[in-house]
Amino acid sequence: MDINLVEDTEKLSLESEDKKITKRKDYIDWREYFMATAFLAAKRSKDPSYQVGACIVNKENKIVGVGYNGMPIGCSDDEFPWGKDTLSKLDSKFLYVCHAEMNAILNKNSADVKDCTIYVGLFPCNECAKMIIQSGITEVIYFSDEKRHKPKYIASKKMFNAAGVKYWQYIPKNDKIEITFSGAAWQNMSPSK
Ligand SMILES: Nc1ccn([C@H]2C[C@H](O)[C@@H](COP(=O)(O)O)O2)c(=O)n1
Ligand SMILES: [Zn+2]
Repeated sequence: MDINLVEDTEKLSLESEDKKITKRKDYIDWREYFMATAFLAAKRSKDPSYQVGACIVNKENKIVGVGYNGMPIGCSDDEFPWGKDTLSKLDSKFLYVCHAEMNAILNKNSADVKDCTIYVGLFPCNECAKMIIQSGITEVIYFSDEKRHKPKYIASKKMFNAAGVKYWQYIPKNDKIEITFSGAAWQNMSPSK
């Protein structure tokens, strides 16, 4: 057989094989991606009792701000207090910690966060609720509402209801989203290879 004909036949069969290839099915959906981003950010928190992350997303599914609870810039994580039930109120973390939502709003990489959605690990407190409303965010998707009985959190809902900010609880499809550097499908390309 003519060599060109063999090559052409091989090419054709490869092309038809290619047509059978479909997209991956086990990719994470947008909501999982944004809530997981909030959870990943929370891993940066130094707070021993609660690590909270927040992720702000615009109408085009673009992330425009991420934050986690932590001390303000210039206030050392090692020097400022992390305790709650301290003898002096001045030594309690409550006076100092910036909440995840506040940091995500202030860290925004867009002109504003109007009509955006905020994904957050813990329902926003009253102070963050005020900031969410004033910044124009219109939807809050939270993971846990475990502090719902506290006045602060009841106040948040009162404000969200009055301001027309929608809020609802995220129920994960998968309890676990794993990131394994060494197990990547393309690991042959990793720097150690
Ligand atoms: N929506 C929230 C709720 C709480 N936080 C932060 C603030 C503290 O660092 C910690 C909660 O401390 P707790 O007062 O419950 O011991 O989590 C936040 O960033 N966003
Ligand atoms: Zn807050």
